[in-house]
Amino acid sequence: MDEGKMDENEWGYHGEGNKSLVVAHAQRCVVLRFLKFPPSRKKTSEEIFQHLQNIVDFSKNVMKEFLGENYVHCGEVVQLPLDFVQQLCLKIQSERPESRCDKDLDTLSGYALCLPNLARLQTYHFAEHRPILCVEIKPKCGFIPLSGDVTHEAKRRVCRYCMHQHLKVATGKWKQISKYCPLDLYSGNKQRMHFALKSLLQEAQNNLKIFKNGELIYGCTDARSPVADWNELAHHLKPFFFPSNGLAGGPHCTRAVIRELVRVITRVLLSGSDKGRAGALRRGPGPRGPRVCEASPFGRSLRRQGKNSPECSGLPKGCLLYKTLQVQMLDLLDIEGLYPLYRRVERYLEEFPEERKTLQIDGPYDEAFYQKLLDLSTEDDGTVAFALTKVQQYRVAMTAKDCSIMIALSPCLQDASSDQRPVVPSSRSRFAFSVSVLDLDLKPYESIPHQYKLDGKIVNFYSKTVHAKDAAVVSTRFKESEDCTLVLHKV
Ligand SMILES: O=P(O)(O)O[C@@H]1[C@@H](OP(=O)(O)O)[C@H](OP(=O)(O)O)[C@H](O)[C@H](OP(=O)(O)O)[C@H]1OP(=O)(O)O
Ligand SMILES: Nc1ncnc2c1ncn2[C@@H]1O[C@H](COP(=O)(O)OP(=O)(O)OP(=O)(O)O)[C@@H](O)[C@H]1O
Repeated sequence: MDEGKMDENEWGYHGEGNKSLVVAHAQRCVVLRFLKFPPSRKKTSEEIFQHLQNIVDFSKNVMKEFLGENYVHCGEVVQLPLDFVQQLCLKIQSERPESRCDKDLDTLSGYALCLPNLARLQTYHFAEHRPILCVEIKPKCGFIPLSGDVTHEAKRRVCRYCMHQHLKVATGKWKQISKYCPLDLYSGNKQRMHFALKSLLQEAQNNLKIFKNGELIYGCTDARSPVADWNELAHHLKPFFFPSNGLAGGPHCTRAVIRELVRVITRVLLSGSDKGRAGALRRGPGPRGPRVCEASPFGRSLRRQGKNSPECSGLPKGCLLYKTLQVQMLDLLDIEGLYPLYRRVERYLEEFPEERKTLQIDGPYDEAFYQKLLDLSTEDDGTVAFALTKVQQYRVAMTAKDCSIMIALSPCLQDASSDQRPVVPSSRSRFAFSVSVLDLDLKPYESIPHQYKLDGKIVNFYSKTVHAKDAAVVSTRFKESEDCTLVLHKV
């Protein structure tokens, strides 16, 4: 990219989250990722450069190590002309969802991250004229904590995502509770994964987006977004899954297309080679938390069938979901066990503020930082060193709980080789695919007190509004027959 000759007309709004905004180049497979801040919070250019460089270093030295280099794209920090950034900011403003406009794009530093556009296949030698379908999933936390420090009984049976749903709906963030449960997606059991993906398709919230040729065709930005339309989605997807087939429209066609999509995504999620060092985080055969969340309709359906522990296929060790889960499980103590350790570090820093640098609280995120993360002991010897290791592991785990997985699919011609890319078959076509992770920004040390408070709020709200009620009341969330149809429907 020639940073000297930048034209805002070549870039378009692509998407944004809580902390960054992404624009995509119209022709080339690159995006620019800018930081966003509340209007009152001004940072210096040097701070912004350092923040972005930390993101690159953390991806390179930590997440690439854990997840494997094929999945992680670190990008690079670029310096752009200020007039380009300001014009670009004006150009895209009208496309931003209202709910995200509480923060402004940083137009003052001129720094941004340049990354491959993962909504198009991420390597440049891949022919760009081929149609591309891309599914982005933000799977969230895939396990129930086992830590002895957990005091809220509900946390031992219901996963954080399912509990949080109730608070989100009550506060108006989303309109209705989703049937998606991360434990179903992370189960490795195809039937449960199909259920999880269908549930995401029914209620995408911010956990699912679908792009066609780089354009968002499915997903919602906030509670005001229009209701998801499966017929429209199927219309977009039909040429991918039934290329030369006269499959007529209508509900049968919609179901067939959605079924193919769910099957293909499941296969891709279960694929993968065993590169990356997430294996270094394996905790041996000791006890582990429940494998099914009580709030998941799938789990409830199993219980009704008298199957308390599901047939567990488990995730293959090489796949990205497995590796992501291993990193998430660096949160060994749960926020309830971690918070007192955070306080220990805080007390030490209050006494020795100059030590903040030595403790690598704000970086550098280098090889030494990575090595310390591999110490999985939970034996507290009362030291600051122990507390610090757990705090840093927690931050990394939280990052993995909030990242997204991008799956790009491009149809292969029946007889053509796939440029050495892995290929996934569907019933009427074959796709070359790539899988990548995005949003691997290390969660800030300062967010720990917020996490502690939020955790209490989520659990208390859940316990008050749902758990306290009788199981029959809980089940009004779902019509039982509908839930069984989803479970038993062969996909
Ligand atoms: O706390 P959670 O689980 O609600 O996660 C937050 C996300 O909300 P979600 O539940 O996925 O809708 C939230 O996503 P949205 O802004 O709601 O799309 C952010 O990803 C937030 O991360 P950060 O503060 O921007 O670094 C996320 O905060 P972290 O907890 O990961 O720091
Ligand atoms: N390299 C990329 N290629 C294609 N699209 C991307 C890329 N990076 C980000 N995006 C898109 O931009 C959106 C916002 O990016 P991202 O999730 O990094 O924002 P964020 O503000 O850091 O998120 P969060 O709300 O979790 O803090 C993503 O959901 C994704 O759709």
